[in-house]
Amino acid sequence: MIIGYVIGQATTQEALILAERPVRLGTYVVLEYDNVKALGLITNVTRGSPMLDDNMNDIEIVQRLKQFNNSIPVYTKAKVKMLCDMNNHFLMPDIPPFAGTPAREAEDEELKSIYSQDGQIRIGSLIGKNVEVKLNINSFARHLAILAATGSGKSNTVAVLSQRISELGGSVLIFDYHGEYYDSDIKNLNRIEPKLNPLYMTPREFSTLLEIRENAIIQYRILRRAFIKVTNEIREKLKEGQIPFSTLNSQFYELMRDELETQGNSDKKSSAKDEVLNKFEEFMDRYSNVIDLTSSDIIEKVKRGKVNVVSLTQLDEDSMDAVVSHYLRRILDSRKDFKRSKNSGLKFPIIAVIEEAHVFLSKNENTLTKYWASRIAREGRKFGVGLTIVSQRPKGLDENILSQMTNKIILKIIEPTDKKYILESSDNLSEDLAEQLSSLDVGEAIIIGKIVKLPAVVKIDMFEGKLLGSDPDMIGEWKRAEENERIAKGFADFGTEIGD
Ligand SMILES: Nc1ncnc2c1ncn2[C@@H]1O[C@H](COP(=O)(O)OP(=O)(O)OP(=O)(O)O)[C@@H](O)[C@H]1O
Repeated sequence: MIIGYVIGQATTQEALILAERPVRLGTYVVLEYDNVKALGLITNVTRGSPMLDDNMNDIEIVQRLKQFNNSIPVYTKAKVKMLCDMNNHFLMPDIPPFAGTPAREAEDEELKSIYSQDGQIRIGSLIGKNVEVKLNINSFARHLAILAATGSGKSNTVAVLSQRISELGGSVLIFDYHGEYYDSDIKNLNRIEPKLNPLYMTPREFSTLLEIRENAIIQYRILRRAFIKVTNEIREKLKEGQIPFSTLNSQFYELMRDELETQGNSDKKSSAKDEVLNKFEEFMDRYSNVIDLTSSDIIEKVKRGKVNVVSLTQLDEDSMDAVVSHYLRRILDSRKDFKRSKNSGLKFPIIAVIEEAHVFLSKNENTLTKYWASRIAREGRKFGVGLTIVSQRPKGLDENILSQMTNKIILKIIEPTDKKYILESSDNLSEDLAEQLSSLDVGEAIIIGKIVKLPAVVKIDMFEGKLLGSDPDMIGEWKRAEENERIAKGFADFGTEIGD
């Protein structure tokens, strides 16, 4: 059905149409001209009247005109972003439409040939259309950023994608900052306790746990020497069967404390030794449940075909950084091992999801996680390690990492500075698409990158299970509390009667 005609000058990137009736932002249109069958997306709509233009400043004229019932001529103009030439392998059109070219709404079948056929993972449907959108799972290895203002649907998107990837036999590892996935009823869930075994850790990871910064050179040297000596000693004793498993953790604690004392004494600055000892003892007091030398290597905990979730809720941000960076390092190293010798290492590709990514991948801080996430962003694709970062503060993200996220699922973004930051870090997000971000509703997203054939404006499916992060049912909880108070009062009155 024709909705309007091209007017003015058009380019191969965009055209302006004068519409016969109001059209909706995000509508897909088809322009056919000179053997081109161009698919376009309406990215901007304006309505006006030649009779009541911006210069009108007499309200009486408007009132008199209004008395003549709709005799005011109005127009609707819509900007169309050209997406592809469906007659030429979905490449961009090489000639622009001419003025007068009719624009019609795209048929569902035409849109299905683009959005529903090649992908493997359903994520939702084109907004206002009965056209499902399927994502190309292989392109997840080119990394993905899920960005949105708070409450716009990031967690729902992660849950829908993770569950459907696992149902295809794929593997996801979510670092769960708020515990919303760990306590959810996502299918194929594999809960992983955030345990760290020093025998599989690097000195740098262990020093991060103790909040010994990179620039605390003397402290780090003391810790590093002690950590290497103690872990090597424990490995030797384990090999000779000299340490019972049950005393491993306590032995580690005592050996470390003694060795830190020794290493510290050999250093001129005894204050550095005291500082390291304090940090070690404080950490072990607070997080002894995280350090566990009986715990297996994390690679053995991550399961294929599962949504593997590491809950970070009981850790502070430094310990979270140590846990996440340790997992990322072990996964990348282990996938490299497997690629080299097929009988060792992690035997399947995996997608690592970092929630609240602006905390771990901040542009203003050099965390260990940022180092390993950058390594995976650069090298991961070759080894089947895809990174997915999730954030409601895009402008807080490291721009190098964000720019390496080839794919983006961008839900509602309100902050202009966030929008600008995303635009600057995406070579496949155009200004006019970015303009639409503030008008998206909850659960609506613009999807760009290799995971879709063309930019898509999608209503993401609702996760059919329960997510902790979903908005609380306040009314329901108030009613339940009132009911419980009534029951409790009933029992109390009953008790009093018996007493009398
Ligand atoms: N695709 C969707 N369709 C309908 N409702 C949705 C959709 N996605 C999310 N919602 C609803 O919006 C609310 C917020 O969703 P969600 O927790 O996923 O957002 P979020 O961006 O992760 O929020 P936060 O930043 O607080 O973690 C929830 O009540 C959820 O049910």
